[in-house]
Amino acid sequence: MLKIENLHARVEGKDILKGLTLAVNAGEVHAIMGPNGAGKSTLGNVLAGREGYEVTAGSVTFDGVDLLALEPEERAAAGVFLAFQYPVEIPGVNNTYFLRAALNAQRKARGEPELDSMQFLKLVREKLKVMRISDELLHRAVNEGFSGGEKKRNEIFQMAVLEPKLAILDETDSGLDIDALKQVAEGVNALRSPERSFLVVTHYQRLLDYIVPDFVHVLADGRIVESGDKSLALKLEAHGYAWVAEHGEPAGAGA
Ligand SMILES: Nc1ncnc2c1ncn2[C@@H]1O[C@H](COP(=O)(O)OP(=O)(O)OP(=O)(O)O)[C@@H](O)[C@H]1O
Repeated sequence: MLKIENLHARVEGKDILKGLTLAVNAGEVHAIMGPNGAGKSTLGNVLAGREGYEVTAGSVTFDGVDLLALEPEERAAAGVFLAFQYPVEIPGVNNTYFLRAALNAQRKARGEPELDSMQFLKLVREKLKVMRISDELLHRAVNEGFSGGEKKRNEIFQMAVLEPKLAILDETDSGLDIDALKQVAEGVNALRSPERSFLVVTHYQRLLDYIVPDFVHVLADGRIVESGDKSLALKLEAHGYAWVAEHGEPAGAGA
């Protein structure tokens, strides 16, 4: 589904991704771990097409299409979703209105009929049950005044409504209390399917007890330097990233 080859990317004139190679098949969950500043968020931003990130070499194909040639909204319509590390507040824009506009823009781009208010409300009610999010949040402006945890849950709720093919979760677990972490993990697990893939960026092995990944990768200095199964996360927790440099196998490739 997603094939990243020798990706190099630069932000503000600084090389951040330096030859990243990773393959994600449909239905797989890949966890990305790694030291601060390694380029994990940059990878998510490059895949989503965020402004200011310049790809200087390499390729990314998504379902056989050159993802890097698409505009951000075309990537979203193709099924790429990025849950931000720091979700943005959009004052004055109602959360439900925003979500409906986003979903309908994507449906229109895919040639699917748009949902009217009743159809959308039905969908939202279904998703609210799965995600166990308070409907009070829906009536407020997007993320405005939301607590850190509420913002993260709202990101996952957006994902549930938009039903992407590839969901990139950038430290969605940070700032969540124990119960919210479990709820977010349950929400993600409810969305796992043979057609949907996840890239889960996290610093904490704990999250991976709940969202059990098929693969764990270590991203360091702009590349994947080690790949393994979920036991790799336990080794990292026990020994830290220095252990990878000393004992890890140079991986280069992903799955
Ligand atoms: N907009 C920007 N302007 C300047 N430098 C940037 C920008 N975005 C990212 N960087 C730099 O790129 C490097 C990689 O950042 P990135 O956020 O991708 O790391 P990360 O692996 O997600 O780190 P963390 O675990 O701390 O979230 C850092 O040195 C960061 O300062």
